[in-house]
Amino acid sequence: MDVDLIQVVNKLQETFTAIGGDSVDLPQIVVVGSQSAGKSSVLETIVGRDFLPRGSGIITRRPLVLQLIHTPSAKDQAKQSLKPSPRSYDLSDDHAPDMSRGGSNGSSLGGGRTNTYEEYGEFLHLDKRFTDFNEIRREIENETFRVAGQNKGVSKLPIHLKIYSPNVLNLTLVDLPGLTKIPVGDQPSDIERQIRNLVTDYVSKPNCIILAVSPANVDLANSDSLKLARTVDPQGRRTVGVLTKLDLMDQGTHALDILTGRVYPLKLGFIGVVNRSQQDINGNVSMLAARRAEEEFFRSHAAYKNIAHRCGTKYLAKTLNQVLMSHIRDKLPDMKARLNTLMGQTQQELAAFGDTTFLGDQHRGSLVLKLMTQFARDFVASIDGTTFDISTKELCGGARIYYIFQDVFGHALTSINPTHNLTVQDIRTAIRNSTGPRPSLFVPEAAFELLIKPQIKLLEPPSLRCVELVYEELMKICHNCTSSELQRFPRLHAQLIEVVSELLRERLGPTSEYVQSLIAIQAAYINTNHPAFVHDSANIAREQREAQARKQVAILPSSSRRKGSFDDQGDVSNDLSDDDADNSGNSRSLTVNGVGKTGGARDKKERAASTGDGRPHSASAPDGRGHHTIGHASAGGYANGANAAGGAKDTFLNYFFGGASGLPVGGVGPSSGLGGYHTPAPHAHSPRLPEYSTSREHKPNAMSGRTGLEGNSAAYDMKSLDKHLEATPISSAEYALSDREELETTLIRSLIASYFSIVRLSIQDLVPKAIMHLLVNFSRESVQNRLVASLYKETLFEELLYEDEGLTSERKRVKQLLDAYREAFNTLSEVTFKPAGSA
Ligand SMILES: Nc1nc2c(ncn2[C@@H]2O[C@H](COP(=O)(O)OP(=O)(O)OP(=O)(O)O)[C@@H](O)[C@H]2O)c(=O)[nH]1
Repeated sequence: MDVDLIQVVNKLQETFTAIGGDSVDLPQIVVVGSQSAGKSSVLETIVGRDFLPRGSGIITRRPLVLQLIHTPSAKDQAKQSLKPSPRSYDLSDDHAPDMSRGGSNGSSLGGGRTNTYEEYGEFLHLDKRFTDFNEIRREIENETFRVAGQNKGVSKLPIHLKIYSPNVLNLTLVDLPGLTKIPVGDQPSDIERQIRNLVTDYVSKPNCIILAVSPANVDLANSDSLKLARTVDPQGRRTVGVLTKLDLMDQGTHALDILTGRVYPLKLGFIGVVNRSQQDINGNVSMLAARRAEEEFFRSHAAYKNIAHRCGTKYLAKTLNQVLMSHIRDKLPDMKARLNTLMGQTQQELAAFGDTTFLGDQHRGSLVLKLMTQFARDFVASIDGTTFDISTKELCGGARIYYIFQDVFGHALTSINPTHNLTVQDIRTAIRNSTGPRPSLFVPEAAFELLIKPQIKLLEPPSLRCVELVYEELMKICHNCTSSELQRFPRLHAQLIEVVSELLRERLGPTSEYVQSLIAIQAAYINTNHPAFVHDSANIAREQREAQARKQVAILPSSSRRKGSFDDQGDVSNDLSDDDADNSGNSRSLTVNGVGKTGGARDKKERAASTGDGRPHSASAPDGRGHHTIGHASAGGYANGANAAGGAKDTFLNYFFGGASGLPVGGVGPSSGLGGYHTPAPHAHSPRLPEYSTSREHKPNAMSGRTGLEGNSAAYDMKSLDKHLEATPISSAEYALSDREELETTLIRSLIASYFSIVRLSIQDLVPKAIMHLLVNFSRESVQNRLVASLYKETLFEELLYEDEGLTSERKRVKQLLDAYREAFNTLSEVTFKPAGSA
């Protein structure tokens, strides 16, 4: 054969051992046998040198992986120098020692030769060439002690020893501790199990050839090695039987039947050997002499002389070489397939460490740029939900932002109680305060505003928290943007995170401020004309009025009930321009416009009368203020003064009470009280604001169009009311609410709830938009530029591209592994391509 497979396998074995990988199950011969069966003797005779530790008890306590490497002798080298140099592994059978030749020229297998320069040993754990085989023995002993300790314990960690010699065949042999039964000396009690496990580990590998050593002077039925071999190789396909101590068999007995395979079936057969006895060893009988004696033994033995050519150490070595060779050949396809798989896996593993095209100083800039672009892309992709490795187990990235908006924020907002912290007392106090020194007749709008503002502020904390949560989420996304390539550069990674974090931090302030201002904006102007509020308040008013009406029915004669006070409520489709002036107070706010409508409808009916009465209208300034005390106001001046703080707004609620003229304010007569309140100002007097398109929305105009005339009319109406109010002992109601107060507070509560939910909806809508715009999208869009601006600096490259040492060495290891696999694969490919005959 052209390629020495064993040499190839040896090389692979060495490579894989060096890189710490045993993923390829390489063919090797493993020597097993009970203690003192003669394992070490067999190995030594195969090598032809004394080099294994000797002594009583357990000697071999660590696996010894022994690679025998045939080197050309000086003579061969001289011949070789005339030929083109072969590839390192390209040793053909021609180069393998011819044992007979080696033996006949006196240089093989025997000890005591002088050409030691051709023979030497090397340990994998030591960078040293051993030419003295006694030293090898000592090193084995020391190395055994070092790892397995002094106490006769056993270690799985193998010792690797290579023996280069022109007198050996290329073989890989593993010497293992002998199988024992009983712990001796200070051996652990489970020594038998320990050794058995260790041996089983080796022999159970399908690529292992078992050299089962049994002493011939012990019944084969008691052979531990054969027993163990059978458990892993029941058909005896990869077990070679070795019978030692044939010379020690009882006189008249022989092992011919065993050696010819008639006793125990092994496909690879039994080979008998005679090693040196202890006496020989003690007497320094040389290896050479021992081999000659062995040959002589078989040749002259009556039972064995016919099979002498198939007996002895020399034959054993050759057989093992062939067996190993053909075994390797058989396993080549498997090994190649396995290598192929490993190469793929390792390639992938290596790729995970990043692109190697960017290695080297000249590529540092490109590498930094590439990594930061990748980082920015990951960040954006994570937000957009376009990452490849989207989790199916938990929400991540942008989806979490949506979750924050929708669930967390949404829930936080809806769980706010619009009248949180707003007691009846608070409301009453607010009403009283906002009425100022005036007697409280109608609920001033100022009280509503006073009360709703702090409630609106309740929306601020959850809104700000929402900003924070999204900010935190973006921080998390940024921290999760990593690849194994980036992990190689921990400083760059940290810097990328830092720059993005800084960007996010910068955006946190403006976003929070904006969101804060959204709330402030809502609190800045209470738009009671909001169509939704108008609608709600109409309903609230209706309910209130109905409730009140029911009450009134009970306490007032039916004739005193003002017609239209309650029954006109459905009449909301009235032309609102009709009411706009008359509702001056209530129509000031669209909120109450619904009410206004009802009132307006009602007022229409009453208006003719009241205007017909020719009552003077307030002459207050057309700034919209003069009229707000509609329903109040004994005089326009009073009204204006009293409501200066609340502006024109404070009377919008009066409508309710105006409508409910039958409130226990008592004296408000059906014709005078609310009639006056609703006394319309002529449209012509109303300065108009831009009109809404809906009829309902005309009302703000009506409000803004309030005139002094209205004030006057209010004043007119208020006289009787005031009287009544004066008669009402307010102080007595310090702790108990009067009916009217109860009504007021209930009403204000309802209106607060209504208005609050309108604002809440708006905030719920605007805050996420603001966060997306100011924080998420901004960061998303500027991340790449920011990274480049901050980190793409020649001076920083070195620092940024500092590699993590652990990862670098891991990467190196994987790279070496891949190289080894590749080399091995190529080697094996070449083997296969050789013509069959050449192998
Ligand atoms: N007469 C004779 N003695 C042998 C033969 N083989 C081995 N011995 C002797 O048997 C004893 C044990 O041999 P080893 O080679 O040390 O046995 P081992 O199996 O390696 O022993 P451990 O490594 O301790 O398990 C030694 O004294 C050898 O000299 C043989 O074929 N004939």
